[in-house]
Amino acid sequence: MSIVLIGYMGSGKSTIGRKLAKIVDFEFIDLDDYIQKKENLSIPQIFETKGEIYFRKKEHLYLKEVLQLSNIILSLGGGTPCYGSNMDAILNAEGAHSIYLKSSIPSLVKRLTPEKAQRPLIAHLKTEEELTEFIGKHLFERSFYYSQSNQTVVTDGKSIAVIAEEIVASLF
Ligand SMILES: Nc1ncnc2c1ncn2[C@@H]1O[C@H](COP(=O)(O)OP(=O)(O)OP(=O)(O)O)[C@@H](O)[C@H]1O
Ligand SMILES: O=C(O)C1=C[C@@H](O)[C@@H](O)[C@H](O)C1
Ligand SMILES: [Mg+2]
Repeated sequence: MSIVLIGYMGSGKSTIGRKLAKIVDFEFIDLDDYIQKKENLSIPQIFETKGEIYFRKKEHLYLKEVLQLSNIILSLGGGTPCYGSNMDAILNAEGAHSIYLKSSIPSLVKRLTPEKAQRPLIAHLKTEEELTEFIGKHLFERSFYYSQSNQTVVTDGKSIAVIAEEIVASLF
């Protein structure tokens, strides 16, 4: 069995995934890190030098690769389920259980404000109002994909440890 964590940028996929992997003693794979290692470039460098379409093609390729593995905790990128056939591939992957980490717009704005620079899609947004408006629209479009996950876990007002324990309790 594998657990696939899905959700918007800042929903906690990477942080919770790492914690979860320690608790259940599964290998942890963060798709963004996997892409960066394989391409030998950071995500912002890939967007800058090769463009988003190149990134999305590689994201699809490497997603298919890691979905073949078992006993892993897989944290996806924020956009992964929303392009091409990716969500179908996730839902049809043998032994994969997908979890949508659902977070409110204010929580996402709070978490992403100090970390905008590492995320090319929001790095240019200057004020809290701009970030709030962007996330509101973007999340509305993306929720269609995220909500197809096998399970939804609300993250607002919960610590990383509490969310990880909640997931473990619901599955094992
Ligand atoms: N429930 C939470 N409570 C407090 N802080 C949180 C929570 N979830 C995530 N964070 C913080 O928000 C920031 C973003 O989290 P993280 O990098 O795990 O998000 P992500 O979903 O992997 O984003 P991306 O899609 O961009 O990779 C981190 O600094 C993390 O510590
Ligand atoms: O939400 C998105 O589309 C992205 C989220 C990040 O995890 C990275 O995959 C990249 O910055 C794109
Ligand atoms: Mg991440």
